[in-house]
Amino acid sequence: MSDRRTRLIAALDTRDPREASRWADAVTPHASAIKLGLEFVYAAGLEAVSEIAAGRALFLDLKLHDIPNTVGAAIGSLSRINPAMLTIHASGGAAMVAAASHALNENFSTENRPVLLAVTVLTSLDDAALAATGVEGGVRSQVLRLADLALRNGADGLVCSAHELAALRAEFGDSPVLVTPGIRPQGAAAGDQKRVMTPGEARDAGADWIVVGRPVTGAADPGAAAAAIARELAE
Ligand SMILES: O=c1ccn([C@@H]2O[C@H](COP(=O)(O)O)[C@@H](O)[C@H]2O)c(=O)[nH]1
Repeated sequence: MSDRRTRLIAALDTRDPREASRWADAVTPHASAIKLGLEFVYAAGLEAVSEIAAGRALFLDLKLHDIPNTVGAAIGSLSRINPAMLTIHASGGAAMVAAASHALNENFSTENRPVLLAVTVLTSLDDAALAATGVEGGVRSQVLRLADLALRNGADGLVCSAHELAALRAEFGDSPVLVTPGIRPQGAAAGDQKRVMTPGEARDAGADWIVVGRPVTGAADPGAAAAAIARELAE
């Protein structure tokens, strides 16, 4: 029996810093981290990220995917932001993951080094959508293949759907940090997410963190929505 505690990351997907700040205040007692990503960074910039993340654990979800030199240099440009977690795409390849890991070691102190998370297969993809990109064999085997590549090359953890958690824990054990988006409380609309589970199911399958966006930010009371998810995780 693991003593893992599954925690909530609230995805604050908006272009508006005031809205992000309001949401951050509402969810902060219940979410252990906030996630800011491409939508916010492109609209509001990295300075706004710093302001909203001040005093909070930040999951900076940039999903970097480029040649190793460019990814390493981009990470060098992030040292002033000080995120707790940072994402790259595992499909960028072994050398790109290694360059990202090296850049984190070079640009952050040991205490402040962000956890490097490699995105395996986006939770918006199912077997058919993945096959249409030329990857045969199904989502699960691609997640395991990319997980192996990423963990061997310096990633500290993975972004995957909750459906792959049991297979990843069986293959790689307890130490990789496993982060699962595609989480929907019972009855919530899946939207564009294809591989979904409830917060409690993801907890039972072995998630360290769950990421929840629209079911929280689209609720009439985002604070209450986050509190309900935190309660479900604590059951
Ligand atoms: O495979 C992935 C990787 C990242 N995400 C991000 O998580 C949130 C999910 O938001 P919801 O509104 O709860 O669907 C979003 O910011 C994505 O960019 C993901 O969904 N899947």
